[in-house]
Parts: sequence; structure tokens; C-alpha cells
Amino acid sequence: MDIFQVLTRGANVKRNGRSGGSADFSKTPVDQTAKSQAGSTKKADSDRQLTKELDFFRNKRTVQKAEAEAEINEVKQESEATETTVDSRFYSDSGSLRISSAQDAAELRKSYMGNVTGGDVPLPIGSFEDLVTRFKFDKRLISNLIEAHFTEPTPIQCEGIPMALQGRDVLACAPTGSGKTLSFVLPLLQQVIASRKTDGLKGLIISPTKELANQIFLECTKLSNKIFLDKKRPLSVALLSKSLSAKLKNKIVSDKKYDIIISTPLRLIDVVKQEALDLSSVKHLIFDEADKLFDQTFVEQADSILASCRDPQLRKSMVSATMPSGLEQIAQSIMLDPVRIIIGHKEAANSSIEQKLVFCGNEEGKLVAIRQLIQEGYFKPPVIIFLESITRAKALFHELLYDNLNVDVIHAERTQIQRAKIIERFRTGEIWCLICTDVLARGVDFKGVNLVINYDVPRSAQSYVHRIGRTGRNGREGTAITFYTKQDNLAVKPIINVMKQSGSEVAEWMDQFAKMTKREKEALKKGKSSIDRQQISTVPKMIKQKRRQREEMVEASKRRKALDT
Ligand SMILES: Nc1ncnc2c1ncn2[C@@H]1O[C@H](COP(=O)(O)OP(=O)(O)OP(=O)(O)O)[C@@H](O)[C@H]1O
Repeated sequence: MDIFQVLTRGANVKRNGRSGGSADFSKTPVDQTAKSQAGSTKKADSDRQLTKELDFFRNKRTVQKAEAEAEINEVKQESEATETTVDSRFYSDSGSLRISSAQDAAELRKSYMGNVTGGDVPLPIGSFEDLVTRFKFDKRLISNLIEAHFTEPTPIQCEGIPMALQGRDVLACAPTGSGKTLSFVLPLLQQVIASRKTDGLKGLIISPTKELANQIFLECTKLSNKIFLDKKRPLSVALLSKSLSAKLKNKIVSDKKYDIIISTPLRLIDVVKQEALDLSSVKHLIFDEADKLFDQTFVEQADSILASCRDPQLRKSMVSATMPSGLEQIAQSIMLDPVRIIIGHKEAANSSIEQKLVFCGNEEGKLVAIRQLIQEGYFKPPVIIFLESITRAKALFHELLYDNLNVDVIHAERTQIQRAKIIERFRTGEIWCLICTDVLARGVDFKGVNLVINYDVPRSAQSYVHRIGRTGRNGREGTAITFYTKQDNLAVKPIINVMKQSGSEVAEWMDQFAKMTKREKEALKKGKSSIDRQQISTVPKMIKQKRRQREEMVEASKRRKALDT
């Protein structure tokens, strides 16, 4: 099928919307009526050629006569009231979803449970065609979008793109894996192109981890491919890596060369402090995983970055899949007339994830449970297992190695190169099971992860939502299993609440159990739920020693052989 034809589709509310029956926008009676009317209108002028500009996507949809008549008959059977109130407003000449009034917008928002607040809120886009017709997007950028197979905007993209293009400060919350990256990268690229300025940094994207920063960089690179700001100067996007920061510090490259930089907070602050990077020209500042970047660990760094971006017209965006109330307060204090976008529920997980809680009794029970999952065929790779500490992640890794599982481990003690290699091998299917700490809990987009196991109960509802969000991404289904023991009585309560908010089935006793007293809430807030867990291992010490001896003997024999040759 011609890729341009694919673009006739409108907002991707079915795959990413969190609403129940109404999520499939294309199947509402209103929509069907609109379709048929649009069809009959089209019947009259089906041969009319669209202007070159409007037919950018070459997606003019021709509704066949029979199809149109069938649709009309179908609609006639609908109630008269529906028939008289509906018009063809939902479809443009080219057949893509068109949002042209507040009523259309309300209808669309209802379909994906979108809640948008703020003054003078722009209409959402109904399809990517709006980027050309409404926002006069750069054609090369559209072409890159198509080449990257982005054909229908997801709900957060329908809302986030026009807000950013209108120059608004944005506070956005949408489920994990629902396309938040594109919702801020696409308008940023267009704004940089439209500015036509060739010198000085214009856009800055901050991410809490290097892995996520790298992923955003790759997305930006893909979309900015072959785009020039003037005849000689390509649009330049950079990841602030160790080597780039060294080059900037040693004046091997000029900071004026870059239009957009993606960085983790500390590395950025380091180069700024050494006056190797000037942030005063930055016009767009985006905090991805904003609730993390403004929590206790990062808040000082985030403040320092904000202070260094001194342009009075600075546009700020804060984006995440979770939005605790503290973040909203911060946003109100640093943003100017912000627009707040919530898709779905801000305390819920993505609804395409099946969530399960498994009681394991004690630590030994968790290993038994993993082995049971393997034996019973539920351990379908790719699988990610989260643990609460580096020591525990390493211990489980060694345990599962002996089970002959194709497994590796990522935590903060592994070098950047090791981490990148493991991620690559996991992406290509060489590694089936990735064990990790929370370093990979946020943002990292592995396509097609089937199962996430929380070997240790996460410390907060937010951490839970992000961890399990590594599965069930971009409309795919996934499963998340959380192990808990007697020790997790308190920590498991917020998880049960997230399950309830996400529409997961929760037994009545669990519902009762999840209710928290004031004291428990305080304890959780103060992080008093940390647990002194028993070590991970079911293998008796003697067997372990024997295994180690055997490994040492094999290594020694390899060394001898190498010396002999
Ligand atoms: N309009 C689109 N059409 C098809 N695929 C899309 C679209 N937008 C994004 N995607 C894909 O969906 C996946 C998830 O997107 P992304 O990583 O931006 O999610 P996210 O909302 O930022 O998730 P998280 O909260 O975990 O960071 C990616 O593989 C991305 O390429």
C-alpha cells in the first residue's frame, strides 16, 4: 500500500486512547454518519483534483458509490436525531480527520479521555495532514515523518503539537509508550526551522538518564535528516556526550554550531559552568520525565538549568507519564499561562498492560515463582526484571545464569559502553531477559517487551507505572507481574491503587487492604518503607563453591592453551 494513503487516518485514538468503548473514535455513530455524508459529498466531486499543497500526502480518499450507499443505508437505520445533528465536519477533502470547532475538539478529547485546561487552548490536530494545511510545516520534515512510518498522531501528539507551536508553556501527562517524545520533538524541529536562525542554541531537551537522552537524540536525528536552515547549514542536533563536552570545553568545536542539544542535567551544568556552552539563546526548554527531574535528586540541577536559560521568551515544557501534585505546583510557579494536558488518568498505568500481583511468601519464594513462570510457559521473552538494588540485581543475574537463561544485567556500576552494548543485544533479541535496577525504568523504548517482572515491589506508584510501562507500548499488549512478600504489606498498597485506577481487576479483599491510614501515607512519603531483604539465592554455599572452582579450572585451562599456541 502507498505510504501516503496510510496517512489518511486521523488521530490514533483507538490504539493509544485509554477510554473504554468510546476509544475507537472511528466507530462512533456520529463518526459513521459523518463518514457517509462526507462520502456522498465526495461522490459529486470525487474526480476533483486537490491542490498540490493540500494533496501533500497524496491520500485523497475515494469512497466508492456502493460503499457510500451502504453507509447511508446503515446510517438511515440510526436514530433520526443523530442523523439531523451530524454533518461532515470530521473529514477533510482528503479524507483525514478534521477538527475545526470547539465541539469537534470536545468530541475527540472525550474519545481519548483527554483533559486540557488553560487559557485560549488551541484546537487539537486530527491528523498529520494538519501539520501542512494548518501549520505550514517544512516539507522535508513531513517527508522524514512519513519515512519514519509515523502516520497517525497519538492523543498526546494531537494535543501537544499545536500547544507547542502556539508558543505555550506545556505541562503534559500521557501513558507510557503513547508517543510523548514525538509530541515535543516534532514542534521543536519545526520551530527551529521556522526561526531560520543559523547561530546559537535554540532547543534544549533534558532527560534524567543517558539511555533516554540517547534515544531522544536518535528520534531527533531521524526526523531532522537532510534538513537545512540555509543553503549550507544543516539543522544540527547533538547529544551532549562525554566526548562532545570535552570538545566544547577545549574549544575544538563551537557551541554556536548546534541548534538542539539533548543532555542529562549534570553533564549540561558541568559544561555551562565552564562557560563552554551558552544557554542564553535557548528558546525552547523541555524536561522529559519532568517529575523525576524535579524530585529531590535532581531539583537543584533543574533549577540551575532554568536559571541559565535567560531568554525572557523561553518556552518551557514538562512531560511525563506521571504527574504528582508537587510537579503541578512547581509548573505553576515557573511557567507562564501554561496549558495542562492529561491523557487518561495521571495516576494510572497504560491500559494495554495486564497487571498481576503474586504473593511469594518470602524471598526464596520469588525465585521459585520465576522458575514456575518459566516452566509453565509464561516467561515469554523479551522479559525485563526490575530489582531495587545493584547487589540484588547482580545476585539474581548469577542465579538465572545457572538456569541457562539468556540473560544480562544493567545497573549504575556498569560502564556506559557495557550498558549500550547490552541494550543493543536486548533490542536485537540476542539477550532474552534483561535484569536491571531503576536506571531503565523510565522512557526507554524497547519494542515488543512481553513481560515485566517487579522482583522487588517498587518504592512508589510513579516508579511502578514507569517500570511496567516498558511493556504494552504503542498499542501493543503486555503483562506486568509484581512479586510481594509479607515484608511488602505497606509498599504494595499504592500498587493496588494504580491497578484500580488503570481498570485492572482487583479482588475485594485487596481493595480493602489497599486503604491506607494517615500514618502509613506519611511513612511512605518519608521513604520509611525500605525493607531489609534476605539475600537472593537458593543454591547452597557448598554447590556455589564447587561451581566457582569449576569455572576457575576452565579459565586456567584456557589460559594454558593460549600460552601453548
Ligand atoms: N504517531 C505515531 N505512530 C506510530 N508510532 C508512534 C507514533 N508516535 C510514537 N510512536 C512510537 O511509539 C513508541 C513509544 O513512543 P515514546 O517512546 O515517545 O513513548 P512515551 O510516551 O515517551 O513513553 P514513556 O512514558 O515510557 O517515556 C516509540 O517506538 C515511537 O516510535
